[in-house]
Amino acid sequence: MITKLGILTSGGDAPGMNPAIRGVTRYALDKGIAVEGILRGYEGLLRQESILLDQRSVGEIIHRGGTMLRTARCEAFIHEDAQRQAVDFLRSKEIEALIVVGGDGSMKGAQCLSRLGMPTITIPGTIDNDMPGTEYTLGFDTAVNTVLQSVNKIRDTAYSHERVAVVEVMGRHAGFIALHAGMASGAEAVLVPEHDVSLEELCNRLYESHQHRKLSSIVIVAEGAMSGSDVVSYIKEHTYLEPSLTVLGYVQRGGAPTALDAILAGLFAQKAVDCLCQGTVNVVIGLLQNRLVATPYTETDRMHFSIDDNMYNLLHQLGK
Ligand SMILES: Nc1ncnc2c1ncn2[C@@H]1O[C@H](COP(=O)(O)OP(=O)(O)O)[C@@H](O)[C@H]1O
Ligand SMILES: O=P(O)(O)OC[C@H]1O[C@](O)(COP(=O)(O)O)[C@@H](O)[C@@H]1O
Ligand SMILES: [Mg+2]
Repeated sequence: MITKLGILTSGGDAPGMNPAIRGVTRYALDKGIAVEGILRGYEGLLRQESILLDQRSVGEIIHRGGTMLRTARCEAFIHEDAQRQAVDFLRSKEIEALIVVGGDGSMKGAQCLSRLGMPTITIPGTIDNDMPGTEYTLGFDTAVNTVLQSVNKIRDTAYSHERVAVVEVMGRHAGFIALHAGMASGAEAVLVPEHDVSLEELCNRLYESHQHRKLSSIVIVAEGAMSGSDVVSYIKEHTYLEPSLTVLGYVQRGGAPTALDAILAGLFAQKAVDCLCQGTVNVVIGLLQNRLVATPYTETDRMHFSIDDNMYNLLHQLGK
């Protein structure tokens, strides 16, 4: 059994990272495994910045968004030289395995370390929900609820002024946030990277609704599909409707994790440490059909999940 593990958070922060750090640390310590927290993701491995964690160092964080270990995007880490340097640092700290909490990019980084002989396990943490090997990533539920609260407020003013409220949300490569927030808020339409965007079709739909006495509408645009301001310009140019624009931005990344994110973070943490103890390494932890699983990195290529097309169609059907 290993005697010391390392943990870091990487990529965009996500609510749920803190409860995951807490879960890994306390569960591992309980099994007699020491825990070193690496600061600022892969950047911290290269800058050799870490702290030894005990039960108390992870107190008062379960309800906080962000990550107490800080996070970073580290371009230099894609080079093998840098990865070798990181492995040397981990070994110098007597760390026998590393738990990475992050998104798809961070998982690729973890995979590189595994190839160089440092066992790793990835816990999915990204608001985008765009990771292979899991139907659910930490932070997604909190982000969707944050967007929902904002859209509900925007709806009040859109209704009062009889406007089309265009709301731009995060998601460079995936439309999960847009679709789920759109479904929950009763949006008229969502524009997502997974589907071709036809602004002409959108305007026809809005125009038709308006003629049927629906005097205000919500359109949610994932940043990866198109910019919200382009959608607003098009509507202004091609219809008599009055569009407004809200770009939600980083508000979506912060805030206390929802119960789902905090609970799942604890369960992902337990699964990760149990896997390490059993020698199951170089895997990503995930939730598949409501079961906790660990999938080898090498098998994740065929395990990419996309947005639910039924939900996409239903949203447009119900939003009329
Ligand atoms: N192909 C790769 N090889 C090695 N490291 C990578 C690779 N892709 C991403 N990373 C590392 O993971 C970090 C986080 O990735 P990024 O895609 O920005 O966020 P996320 O993990 O949240 O999706 C990057 O800044 C980089 O250090
Ligand atoms: O913080 P940055 O570098 O501006 O990145 C913004 C991006 O990060 C995210 O919030 C989260 O993405 P990752 O979890 O993949 O890092 C995206 O939705 C958004 O496009
Ligand atoms: Mg990502």
